[in-house]
Amino acid sequence: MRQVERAIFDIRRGLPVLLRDDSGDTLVHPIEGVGDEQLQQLTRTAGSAPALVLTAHRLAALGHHFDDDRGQRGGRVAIDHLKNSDTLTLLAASRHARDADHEAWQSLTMADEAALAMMRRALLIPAALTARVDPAQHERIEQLVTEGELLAVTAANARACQDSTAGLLGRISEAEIPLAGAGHTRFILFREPDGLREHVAVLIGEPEQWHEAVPVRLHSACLTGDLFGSLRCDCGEQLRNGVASIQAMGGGVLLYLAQEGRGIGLANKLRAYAMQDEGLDTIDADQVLGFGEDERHYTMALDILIELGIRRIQLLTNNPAKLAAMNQSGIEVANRHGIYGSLTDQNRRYLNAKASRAGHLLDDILDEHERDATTVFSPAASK
Ligand SMILES: Nc1nc2c(ncn2[C@@H]2O[C@H](COP(=O)(O)OP(=O)(O)OP(=O)(O)O)[C@@H](O)[C@H]2O)c(=O)[nH]1
Ligand SMILES: [Zn+2]
Repeated sequence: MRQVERAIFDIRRGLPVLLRDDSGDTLVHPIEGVGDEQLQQLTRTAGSAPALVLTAHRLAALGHHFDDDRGQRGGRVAIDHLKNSDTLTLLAASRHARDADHEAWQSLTMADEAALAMMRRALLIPAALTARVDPAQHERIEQLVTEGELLAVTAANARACQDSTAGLLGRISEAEIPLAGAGHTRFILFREPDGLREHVAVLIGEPEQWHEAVPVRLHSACLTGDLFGSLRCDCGEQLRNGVASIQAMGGGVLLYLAQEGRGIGLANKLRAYAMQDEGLDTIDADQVLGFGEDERHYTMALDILIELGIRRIQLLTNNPAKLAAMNQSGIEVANRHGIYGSLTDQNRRYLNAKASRAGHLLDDILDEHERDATTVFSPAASK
């Protein structure tokens, strides 16, 4: 797998990588940052015209709803000579693009699926160019690989780069960090095995004195809200209310998870915000970029709780997906507490979309009259 991790760094730099499987070699290039020069270079090196590979979410946004099993994970379309890099980029991520040529789209190859998995793991727009290597080019390709100019990985390994790494999280370092609102607090940093993401467990209070069902908050990173107090979301207030609430409940754990933008990364979240400013809601904007409504999973949260010896929790969340993830993982959720920020003019539409489209349990702040009350978490009130 180490080669795959190296390849992901190349992809983030806008470089092509080589995927190998039984049917031959394929060159992969991210759509993000591709220019006409790279497009021509890719075609020359592979000795064949590339295909554009998009996710099923993106195909749906383009107007394709396949009624057979094509397009389940995505689709590929051959690139004709009329297409330049600008038209490809528009097709991959513009909200104004439409594509009428239903028949042109074909099922993904193994290398295409691997390419999309790598783009997601690299937190880029999930779209790629893939070009089969013509046998006439093999010698040149082998030379590039040998010289270290091109990284070669197996398509099967690359496709697995997004799979769960259950049990492999490393406990790296820890320190006491007193917080405003929670006197005795310990930060423990965990690192995913590929080194790409780090998560922090914030232990509030004295573990020996915690309630037998430990209060736990799973908080997904939101740079704009957590750090800068963005009014577009409620994350910053939820983070601070989370710490205060856990303290008020006698201590527990806040997991600060590297899942910026519901797992799509900050670059894509900003792209999605720009589209929301043009009228899309939070879920449709992600779909235009090729993502599902929520790209997060919680395996690492489960791993951390197990490492901390926690099996029974009180979960602070409004998100049914987090409850389901904990229940399925064998962590017993004794009860759930709602956790809120303030309803503002700027976040009302976002919170409404979360409630109506993703089933978030926000009735307490979004009642039918959408009252403007500031609702702050109170353990007693939410039982
Ligand atoms: N893609 C995308 N992500 C967003 C947007 N607004 C906020 N986020 C992200 O959504 C996530 C919010 O996560 P959480 O605080 O765990 O909240 P939640 O999923 O609503 O669940 P609870 O707060 O537990 O009820 C963070 O990763 C934010 O960066 C948006 O408009 N688009
Ligand atoms: Zn936020």
